[in-house]
Amino acid sequence: MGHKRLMLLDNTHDQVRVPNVIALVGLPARGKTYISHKLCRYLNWIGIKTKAFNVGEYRRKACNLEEEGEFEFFSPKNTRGQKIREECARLAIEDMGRYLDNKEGEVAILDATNTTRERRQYLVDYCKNLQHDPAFRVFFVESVCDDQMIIDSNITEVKINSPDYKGIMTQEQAKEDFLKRIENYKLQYQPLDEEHDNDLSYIKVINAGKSFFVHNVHGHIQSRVVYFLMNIHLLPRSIYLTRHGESEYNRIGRLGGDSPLSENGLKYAHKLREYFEREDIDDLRIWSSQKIRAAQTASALRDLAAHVEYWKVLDEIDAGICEGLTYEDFEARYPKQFAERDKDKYHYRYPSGESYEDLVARLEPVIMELERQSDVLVVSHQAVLRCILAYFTNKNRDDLPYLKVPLHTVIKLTPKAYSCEVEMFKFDIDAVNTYREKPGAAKLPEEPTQDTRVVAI
Ligand SMILES: O=P(O)(O)OC[C@H]1O[C@@](CO)(OP(=O)(O)O)[C@@H](O)[C@@H]1O
Repeated sequence: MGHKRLMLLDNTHDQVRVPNVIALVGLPARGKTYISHKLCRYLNWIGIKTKAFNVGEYRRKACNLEEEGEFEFFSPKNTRGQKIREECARLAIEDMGRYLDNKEGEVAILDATNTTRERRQYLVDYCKNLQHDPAFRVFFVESVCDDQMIIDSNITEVKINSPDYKGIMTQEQAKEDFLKRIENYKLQYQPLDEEHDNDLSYIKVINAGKSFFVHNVHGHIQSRVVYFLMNIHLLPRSIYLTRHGESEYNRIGRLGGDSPLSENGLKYAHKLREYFEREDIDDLRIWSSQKIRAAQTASALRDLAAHVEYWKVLDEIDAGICEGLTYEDFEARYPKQFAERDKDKYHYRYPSGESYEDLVARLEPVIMELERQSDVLVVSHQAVLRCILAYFTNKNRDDLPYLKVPLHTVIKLTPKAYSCEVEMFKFDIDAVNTYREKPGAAKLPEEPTQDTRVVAI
C-alpha cells in the first residue's frame, strides 16, 4: 500500500513538470550569451536539467561570414542573409522543441537576438502548436543596455574573439564591424513593452541589473530565474575557497566530528594569513563554517577582513551514523551502505545524515549570496567546497563528489565572461590526504579544469 502511494505521488509529480523555454531578447553585445551560460549552469546545478541553444552557432555552421561580407549579411535589406538567419532560428527552435518534447530536459534556453515581434510570436506559436501536455511555458529575458562602457567591454572581452572574427581581421576592424552589426539590428529592434506584449511573460534587465521590469511571471522556474537574475552582477572580483587546516580527525582518518586543528593545521592558518596580507583586498568578507577546525582557521585572519561570519550552512556533510568513523570502519560495519555510496555518491544519503544532493540544496542560498558579493573567502570542508566548486566550474553530478579539494590549498575563482578562471595555490605544509578515489573509475585530474593554474607557495 505504502509503495503504491509513493508510485502515485511520483506520477503526479511527473505530470506537473511543465517544460520551460527561456528566450533571450536584445541587441548584440547586451550580455545575452553571458546570461544564458550563467542560467544554464545555475539551473543544472540546482537539479533542473537545462540546455542552451545558441542560434549564432547554427548560423556559423550554415554560412561563412567572410565570404558573405559581414556588414551586408546583417542588413535588413539583405534578403539572403535574412533568410539564412530565419532558417537557423527555426532549426534551433525545432531542436529545442524536440529536446523538451522528448523529456531530455526541463528547461531550454534560446540564446538569440529575438529582436522582432514576429520572431517572438513565431516561437510562442511554435510552442503552442506542439500541443504538448502540459503546454510549454515561454519566458522572455530581455537585456536592455545603453551604458556604452558595458557594451564596449562586452565587445572587447568576447565579441572580437568570437569565431566570426578570430584570425580573420584585426581587433580594431572586428570592433568596427561589430558596431555596424549592432546598427543593423537596431533598424528592426522592437523591445518588449506592456502595450504589445501584455500576454507574454518576461523580465527586462536594464543596464546589467541596475533596474528590472518584471511582467506576468508564472510558476516555480520563472520565479527562480527572476530571483537569480536580480542577484548576479558583472563587477570584477574573486572568490577564494579553502578547507580548514588539517584537523586532529583528519590525521587519524576519521569522518566529520568537531576536532581542533593539528599542529600542521595551525601552521596553515598562519600561512593563510600571510597569503591574504599579500593579496591586500580592500573589503574582504570571510565566511566560515561553525566547526571548530574551520573557525580556528578563519579566526587567524580575523583582523584582515571587513566581516567574518560563521555560518552553520557551511558545516561539513553530516555523515549521520558514520560520523567519527574511518572509511575502513564504515566499510567493516556497514558494507552494504558503503557499496551503495560508491555506486552513486551524489545521491547516497548517510542514515540519519545527508547526501551530496542534500548539500547542494542546503548551499543554494550560499551560491546566491556569493553571486551578490564582491571578494569572499569561504573556509569550509571537503564535501561543501566540492559543491561550490562544481557550481563555478560547471561540473556534473557524477564528477562533483570526486572533485579534488586538498587540504592546505587555496582555490581562487575569478569569474570571466563565459567561464571561471581557476588558480590553485598549494601551500608547502604537510597534510594527510583525505581523498578517496572512486573505485574502478579512471583517475580524475588533480585540477578542476584544464586551464587551472597551479602555483606552489
Ligand atoms: O564525501 P567524502 O569524499 O567522504 O568527503 C567528505 C569527508 O571529508 C572530510 C574529511 O575526511 O572533510 P573535512 O576534513 O574537510 O571536514 C570529512 O569530514 C567528510 O565526511
